[in-house]
Amino acid sequence: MTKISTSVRVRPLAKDIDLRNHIAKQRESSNLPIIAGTTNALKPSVCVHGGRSVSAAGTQFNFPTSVITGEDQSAMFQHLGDPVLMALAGGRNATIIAYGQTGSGKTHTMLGPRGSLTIDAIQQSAPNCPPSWGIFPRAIFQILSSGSAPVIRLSAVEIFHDQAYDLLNYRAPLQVGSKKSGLKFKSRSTHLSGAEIVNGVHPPGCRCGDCWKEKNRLVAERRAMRERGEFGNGKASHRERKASTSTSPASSAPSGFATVGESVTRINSISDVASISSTIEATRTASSHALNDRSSRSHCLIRLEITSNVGGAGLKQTLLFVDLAGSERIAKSGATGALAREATSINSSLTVLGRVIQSLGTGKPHVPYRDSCLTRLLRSDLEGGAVVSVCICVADGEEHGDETVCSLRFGSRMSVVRNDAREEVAYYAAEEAAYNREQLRIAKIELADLEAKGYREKFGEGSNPSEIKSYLANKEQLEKYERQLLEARKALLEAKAKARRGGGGSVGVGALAARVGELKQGVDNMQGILMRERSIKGFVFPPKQLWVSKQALVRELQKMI
Ligand SMILES: Nc1ncnc2c1ncn2[C@@H]1O[C@H](COP(=O)(O)OP(=O)(O)OP(=O)(O)O)[C@@H](O)[C@H]1O
Repeated sequence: MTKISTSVRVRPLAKDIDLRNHIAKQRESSNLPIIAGTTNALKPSVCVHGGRSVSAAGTQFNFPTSVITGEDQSAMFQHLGDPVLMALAGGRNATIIAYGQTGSGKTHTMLGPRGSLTIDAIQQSAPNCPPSWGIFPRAIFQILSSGSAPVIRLSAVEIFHDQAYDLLNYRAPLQVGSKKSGLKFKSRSTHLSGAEIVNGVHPPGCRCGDCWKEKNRLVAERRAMRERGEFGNGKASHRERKASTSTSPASSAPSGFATVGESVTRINSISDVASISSTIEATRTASSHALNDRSSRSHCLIRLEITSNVGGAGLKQTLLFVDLAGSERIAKSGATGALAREATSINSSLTVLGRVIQSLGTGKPHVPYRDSCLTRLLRSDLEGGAVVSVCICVADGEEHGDETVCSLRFGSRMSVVRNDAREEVAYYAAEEAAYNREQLRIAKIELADLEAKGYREKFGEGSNPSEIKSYLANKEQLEKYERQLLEARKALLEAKAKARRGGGGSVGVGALAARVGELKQGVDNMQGILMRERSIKGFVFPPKQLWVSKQALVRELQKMI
């Protein structure tokens, strides 16, 4: 059994001082109160001994892996990223998690400094990886430069107030359901009546004579294909044989939960990484407070699905990057109102994560995965679905002593958790495609069935047709504004990065910032109008949750085929 690998990264004190001065200036210019204690002269408090142990506020912690200090992103990647890539090469999935208090450098470690993930940065450093890039873009850079040419598909999800949102689809809310690979052909206990047959297509689990014949035909066809060796060269290895005989191509995956219906995009080149990263940066919820001028208010999960060719069969692995939102003392961050509520939500989901780790570490029979959306989504990885590596980010400085000790304690607890990551099994593309097609056929029937039962969004019987038309036009307009806002935010990030390097004027940045402001206003107005329209009694009825998740499943399966 292997243990979760835990490393520590210490943010240099000088960076804290720079950041404090920058925030103090920003708050002063916008007439915001400066939080007491945050502008005090800072003294170092973290002491690293021999790259393996660290002491903070008089307490010493030992870590079997490494303790890294400084700004060097490539040195940090050697400690954190290389083992993860080795796990992938060994046929396993891998997960890397950044944990720490607000402003301690989680996003910096995982992605890179704000505005650094740009096409401009790639051009400046070609053919090497941009020096400021963090683990996520560096890992893709290494995979793409390795010459193995795998197919990489990426999705990005944020968890905000315990609800999952799609970062690649304008923060569309997502359902969290049981893992896709766990989907099986369900057989219902009751005989389904002919009344449920939609457009001549039988519902899933139907036990009529025709359906039995069809099922038997499919099984016989599959067996014949296997005997003819059409699933490979006929000399499949044990691993491959195991895969080819399973009902679901990924049925060996551990149990757990996953988001349903998130957008998945293909990564073909390193410029795609820059483009996707700026989308994530522009879409992810962030705010300014006394400890960080751009503090992430959500947990961000970026999942790569890497498909490579192994002796004629496909091997599908996942590489998950988790940039957690930072734990926060409200008195120190100066958060009030919505910001304080966000901090409470972040802290409570981190507490659940702490409880899960505590239970896993002490071998308790019950692990409270279900208590938060974050732990539900991390369950299969923590249970041995992936090699897990954790980076505990701490900020040097006497003032952060208590939070640093808390983070290091969490790291120590994490480092005793054992998880023996399974090896992924290869599958045959043809078999997976057939399985997905079948799943799509079933999901479409179920969706049609739900629509027939009136589960999708519908208008009241007495609703005025012109009001309906205007409502639908407003919905379309909102989607348009959201698309434009995202593009404008991405352009603004690029322009700011260019201006910092002296490659462009602040006029362009100013114009883009104004455009972002206008579009944000447009989105807010449109959301307000739609909310008012929806509040008119009997005008429009929202879709039922069941329909929303089924529709998301259909979309997802369509993308997989
Ligand atoms: N090791 C480091 N070297 C240089 N600068 C750093 C380092 N770590 C963090 N920083 C800088 O400190 C600031 C805060 O970092 P970052 O936003 O990554 O923190 P965070 O932990 O993600 O915060 P939050 O939880 O509030 O989102 C950024 O300006 C970042 O560039």
